[in-house]
Amino acid sequence: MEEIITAKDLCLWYSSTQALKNVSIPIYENSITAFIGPSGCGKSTFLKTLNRMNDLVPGVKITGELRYGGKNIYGPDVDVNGLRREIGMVFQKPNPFPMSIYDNIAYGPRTHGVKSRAKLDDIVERSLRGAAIWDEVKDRLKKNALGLSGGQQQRLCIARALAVEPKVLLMDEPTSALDPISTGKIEELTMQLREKYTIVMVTHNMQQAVRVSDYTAFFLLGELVEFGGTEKLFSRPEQKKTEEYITGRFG
Ligand SMILES: Nc1ncnc2c1ncn2[C@@H]1O[C@H](COP(=O)(O)OP(=O)(O)OP(=O)(O)O)[C@@H](O)[C@H]1O
Repeated sequence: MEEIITAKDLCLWYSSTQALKNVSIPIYENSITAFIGPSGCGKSTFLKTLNRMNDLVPGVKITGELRYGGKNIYGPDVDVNGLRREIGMVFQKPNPFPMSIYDNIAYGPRTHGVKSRAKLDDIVERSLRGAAIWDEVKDRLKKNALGLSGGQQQRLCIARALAVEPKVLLMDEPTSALDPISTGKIEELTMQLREKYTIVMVTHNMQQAVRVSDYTAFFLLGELVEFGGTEKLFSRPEQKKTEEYITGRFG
């Protein structure tokens, strides 16, 4: 499998507090990688470094190496908007824009210069189909997206991320605000998306990591304790700390 993202000795500080300590990890193309670990261990921080969302936080300092497709993500010549177009993000709480379902999806492509109505129609349909929500919304595309259920809103947000044709999707606890049925739908969708995209997902739910991911990274106090195939990490972990965490002895 190809490495699409590679982190080497990545460190991150929020002012004087170090939140990531020498994290080295490969992210493989067309796979699902889950980040697990107790609250505050740095999962979200690391996820956000992958498309430079931490740039927006004052006082952040980053050292080490982070490469996407061989290029330095923090290189001086990187077009951050272009990077975020290729490495999209879905947040914990569904956050549709307060506008129609159609406009939510068309928003990104429009800002990237797509004007043709036929082209936008096509992108909207393709993205909603890709996020397994087309059948539920195709007759109400002009209705406000805020009228959808939480689970539908989250699939809409995934469709919105897909509309700009990303290569990687970062998901920060995408189901933690959802009921079990909606969670099941998002998990199923995530597994389908792996065929076309690379997915990196933060989850608090170890069962979810086992159900959906190919690789798992276990973080503790800002350090990457263990990375490996999900099945192996959960059945034969190499590190004692991993074993203690997955068997529920702390966290
Ligand atoms: N914007 C920020 N400014 C200062 N410190 C921060 C900021 N964001 C996170 N931190 C700190 O960095 C550490 C890692 O936080 P992070 O949110 O990455 O952990 P996490 O593993 O994702 O936690 P959770 O599972 O609770 O979301 C924590 O100690 C947190 O308090």
